[in-house]
Amino acid sequence: MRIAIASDHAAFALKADLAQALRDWGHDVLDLGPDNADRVDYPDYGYKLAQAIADGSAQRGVVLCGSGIGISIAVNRHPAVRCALVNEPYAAALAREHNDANVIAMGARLIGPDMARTCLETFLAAEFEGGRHAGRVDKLTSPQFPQSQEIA
Ligand SMILES: O=C(CO)[C@H](O)[C@H](O)[C@H](O)COP(=O)(O)O
Repeated sequence: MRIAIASDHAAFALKADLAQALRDWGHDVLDLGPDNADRVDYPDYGYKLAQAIADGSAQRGVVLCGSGIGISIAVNRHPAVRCALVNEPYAAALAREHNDANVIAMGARLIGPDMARTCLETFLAAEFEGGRHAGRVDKLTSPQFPQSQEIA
């Protein structure tokens, strides 16, 4: 599976660690930056990752910032993205099983690299259960939610 990964400066080291873990697990990694730990703005990298999901360059995404909050908000503004911010593996599994999340967000200032690897591995292994969850996920892109280009 091709997996895109992006962060801000606060999670630059965790991004490198998780990108290597993904390669070790046999995935094709699309690293969307940044390339160093200089201060950057998470919406810029969130946007790049959302675009990669939307255009099919990657089937899953990993976004990281200090708390995971800012970059998860950023990617979830794109209608092609369902991103879950998780800090432990049960939530990582539920994000796939119930929400069909295609992007996982984590906070490098909140969890360590071992927990982040465990969450990511769990997220990638879990499958969407469909059934009662399918209609709910469909409603996320229904007209009751304005799409981002419609928001002034
Ligand atoms: O967006 C965030 C908070 O929700 C992220 O944690 C950022 O990484 C953080 O705000 C960056 O903070 P810094 O003081 O500029 O390093």
